[in-house]
Amino acid sequence: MKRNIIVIGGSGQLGQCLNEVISGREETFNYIFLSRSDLDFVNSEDVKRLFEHYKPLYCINCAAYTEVDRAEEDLDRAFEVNEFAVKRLAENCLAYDTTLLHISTDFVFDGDSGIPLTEDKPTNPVNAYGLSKLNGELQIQQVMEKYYIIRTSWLYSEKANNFVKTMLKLAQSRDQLQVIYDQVGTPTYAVDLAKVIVNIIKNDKNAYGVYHYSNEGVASWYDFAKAVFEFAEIDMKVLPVTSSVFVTKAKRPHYSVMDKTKIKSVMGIEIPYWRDSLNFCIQNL
Ligand SMILES: NC(=O)C1=CN([C@@H]2O[C@H](COP(=O)(O)OP(=O)(O)OC[C@H]3O[C@@H](n4cnc5c(N)ncnc54)[C@H](OP(=O)(O)O)[C@@H]3O)[C@@H](O)[C@H]2O)C=CC1
Ligand SMILES: Cc1cn([C@H]2C[C@H](O)[C@@H](COP(=O)(O)OP(=O)(O)O[C@H]3O[C@@H](C)C(=O)[C@@H](O)[C@H]3O)O2)c(=O)[nH]c1=O
Repeated sequence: MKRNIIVIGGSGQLGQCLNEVISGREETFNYIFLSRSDLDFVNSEDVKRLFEHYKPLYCINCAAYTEVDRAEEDLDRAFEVNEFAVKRLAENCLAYDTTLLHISTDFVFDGDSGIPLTEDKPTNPVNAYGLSKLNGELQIQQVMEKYYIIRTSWLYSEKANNFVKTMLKLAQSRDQLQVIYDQVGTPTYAVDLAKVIVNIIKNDKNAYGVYHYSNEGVASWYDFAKAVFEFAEIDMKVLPVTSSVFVTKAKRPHYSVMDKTKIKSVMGIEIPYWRDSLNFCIQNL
């Protein structure tokens, strides 16, 4: 009998991409995608029941509180979802001998480094979302050993809401946009990440721990926006501005480029260049 894999946050951006990547191609495992209406994973009794029912071999957690600015004022909810619900999820994983594959973020770093960040670099979040996600990581590490925590950055795809979709939407009503150029990182196509998740599970090497994954290369949000309009063939004036001009409620790291040497060597993967994946995504929209 096929063993179960439960995916929490199955109707979010990454959850939908994962669903598409495995759909019709998965022969080894029985994937169960759970949207928030199937499971509010803050509800500990429901989570317990779910584990008892499916006895999953893996739990992939794509659910999170991801509204970075709103989290600054909605602290209780952000920490409930990103820290405490994650702790209880880890406890259930431990109880059922389930491997947890959890997604975290480049926003656990403060952005003061100028060189790509390895997994062992000290964390120091500059906003509430980043702190809640870091606390989630720490809770997992305190509770269990069979976990993969994948930190990723600047996710976009054809699905749900993301920066690419925001830019294309704004282009319908504006003829110029201001976009920040003093925050540098790497855009990541959520479909590329979803493929890596499937790969890690399929070829599980029991090499548990924290991994960094983004697409290859480096960009500012300004570069990212320019590339969106280039590939979408939209004539848009994009003005480069600093974070002090385009002010947001939450502070964001200035530099969050991640070093992917570990995931490439341990998992034996090649990573697409961010512009190639972005072009593919935009032609696919
Ligand atoms: N988006 C990005 O740029 C980045 C994301 N990440 C991380 O990647 C992961 C996936 O992000 P992404 O798919 O983009 O995010 P989305 O916001 O698209 O998806 C998150 C999903 O979590 C669900 N969710 C929130 N709270 C609960 C809850 N209590 N119970 C059940 N489901 C819940 C949401 O449901 P609903 O839709 O109903 O709110 C949503 O479907 C997250 O861990 C995020 O922190 C890391 C780096 C960058
Ligand atoms: C809409 C807009 C945003 N920006 C800036 C604000 C911000 O610094 C940056 C990105 O804005 P967004 O709000 O779209 O993205 P943001 O929510 O900051 O994205 C982050 O989400 C969380 C979940 C993560 O984990 C991070 O890796 C990262 O992807 O672009 C502009 O400069 N001009 C604009 O017109």
